[in-house]
Amino acid sequence: MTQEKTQPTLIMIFGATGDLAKRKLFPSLYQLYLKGSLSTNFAMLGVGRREWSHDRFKEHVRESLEASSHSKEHIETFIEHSFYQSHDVSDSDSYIQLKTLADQLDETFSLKGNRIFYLAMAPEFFGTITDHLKQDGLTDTDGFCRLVIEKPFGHDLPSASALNKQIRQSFSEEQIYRIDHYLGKEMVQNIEVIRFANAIFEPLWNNRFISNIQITSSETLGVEERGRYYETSGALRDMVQNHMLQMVALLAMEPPINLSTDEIRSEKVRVLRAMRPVEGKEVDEYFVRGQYGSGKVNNEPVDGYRDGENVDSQSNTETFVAGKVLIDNFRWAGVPFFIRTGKRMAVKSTKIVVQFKDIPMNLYYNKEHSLDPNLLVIHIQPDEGVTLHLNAKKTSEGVNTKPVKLSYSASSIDGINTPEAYEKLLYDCIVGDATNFTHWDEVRKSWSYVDKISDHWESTKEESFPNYAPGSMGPERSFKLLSDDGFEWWAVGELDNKK
Ligand SMILES: NC(=O)C1=CN([C@@H]2O[C@H](COP(=O)(O)OP(=O)(O)OC[C@H]3O[C@@H](n4cnc5c(N)ncnc54)[C@H](OP(=O)(O)O)[C@@H]3O)[C@@H](O)[C@H]2O)C=CC1
Ligand SMILES: O=C1O[C@H](COP(=O)(O)O)[C@@H](O)[C@H](O)[C@H]1O
Repeated sequence: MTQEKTQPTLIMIFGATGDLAKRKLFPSLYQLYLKGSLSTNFAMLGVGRREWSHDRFKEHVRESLEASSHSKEHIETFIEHSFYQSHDVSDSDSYIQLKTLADQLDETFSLKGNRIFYLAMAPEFFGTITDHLKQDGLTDTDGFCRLVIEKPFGHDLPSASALNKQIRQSFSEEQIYRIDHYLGKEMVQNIEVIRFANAIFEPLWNNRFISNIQITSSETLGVEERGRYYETSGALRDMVQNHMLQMVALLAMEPPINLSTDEIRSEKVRVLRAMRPVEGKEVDEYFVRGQYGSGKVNNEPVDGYRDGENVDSQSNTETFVAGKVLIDNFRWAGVPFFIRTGKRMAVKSTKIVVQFKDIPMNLYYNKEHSLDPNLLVIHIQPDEGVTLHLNAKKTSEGVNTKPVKLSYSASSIDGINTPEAYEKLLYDCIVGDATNFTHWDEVRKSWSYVDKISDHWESTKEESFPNYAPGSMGPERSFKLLSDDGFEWWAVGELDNKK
């Protein structure tokens, strides 16, 4: 990442005693500090309900950094910039104290009134917090004020619209940074570069040469202790509405006229607008839902989703989604974008496979071997890189062909560990670059697409649940979704063939 020195900033984290702050936010800020990308004039002010002192909070940050960082040398100096306020966000009076502390830190560290408010809390608090930040004068400074909002941004279109309306009373759209951490991933950011910086791909990037595109984001873990949240969300809201559709938009958008935030966003919105809505009974044709049962993974017994804490024993919530997304525009008419995501699957992997159409006449065809299609695979995680699958002549065997792969692995070639998504996104927010955050128009369009699917699913109980085994690649029907169109899922990991 090209780092430039950032402006003095106060980073106020609501939910600073929570899991996200400890696992992602403190380590990311510390990395920025180590790289010199955080101005030495910075302060981090944590807010949580627990009645902790500054020292107790510093201890908490120390634990997080010691567990996550290789370089421990500068932890103590970083911690000197960390402070805490115990504060119930629904208690109006405590915002006055918060303002006093923020103003003091501003003066002590010469922060020039620049503030980032990071809401790492449950969404029901977002509106209350932003109302108070404005009403109680915390946003009334001479510097910039930015608001970072964690997912989920609403539960459906009406709730997201209401939330957006409330937040917009205190912050303008330009000040709002809605996090989608997939947009901070190195290889997701690379999609645009692969497409728009390579003469060999851009002319082929359309329905004349591409037969289908597959996006898989599979996880091996189950829902763990997040049952309460997940019961109201499911994989559709948790992964498809945001991460999966963002990847579709990046893959399908037209080349922007330049790389400015507004131009890129407007091209992404056009894709989301062009997605063919799927509703009512049609949903069963285009989308497949799954829920994992109990079973064995690596010979260890694992519980089914319905056995989890805070999960209804008859739950209708999906832990897996596969779908066929169609984009009705000139470039993509007729090309299915297949997406799938789920918990407790065979591998932890996020990959995009672009499958090119077969060549018009196969000179090398013989009855035993048909030619493999050309594939462009973008490896997003855990490995990061690109593989191009081609056909080449089999050495010393006349005209027989064999598949070959041209591979680029980001870590082995660039020789650096790519920064955590949160590190990149925090940096972008500090420098005021909102490109890799989602604009309200994108959120609105993706909810309106997803709501039609969830409406149908919520009105029809899926009698086959649980319908996939832990450690598999999802329910049988998700394979049929592709085979009905003459395609199949390409492997995303060694274990992918296991159904
Ligand atoms: N954890 C993760 O990996 C991810 C989380 N997110 C999102 O980030 C947000 C936070 O998640 P996570 O950290 O896991 O949640 P946690 O439950 O671990 O933490 C919640 C935080 O909110 C604070 N809090 C709760 N109620 C109040 C209140 N009334 N006043 C002040 N503080 C309060 C808690 O303080 P205290 O404990 O002191 O009461 C705690 O700091 C959620 O929106 C989640 O969806 C998104 C992606 C990944
Ligand atoms: O946003 C979320 O993402 C994670 C998966 O993120 P990844 O970076 O590990 O692929 C998912 O586990 C979680 O349920 C969801 O809320």
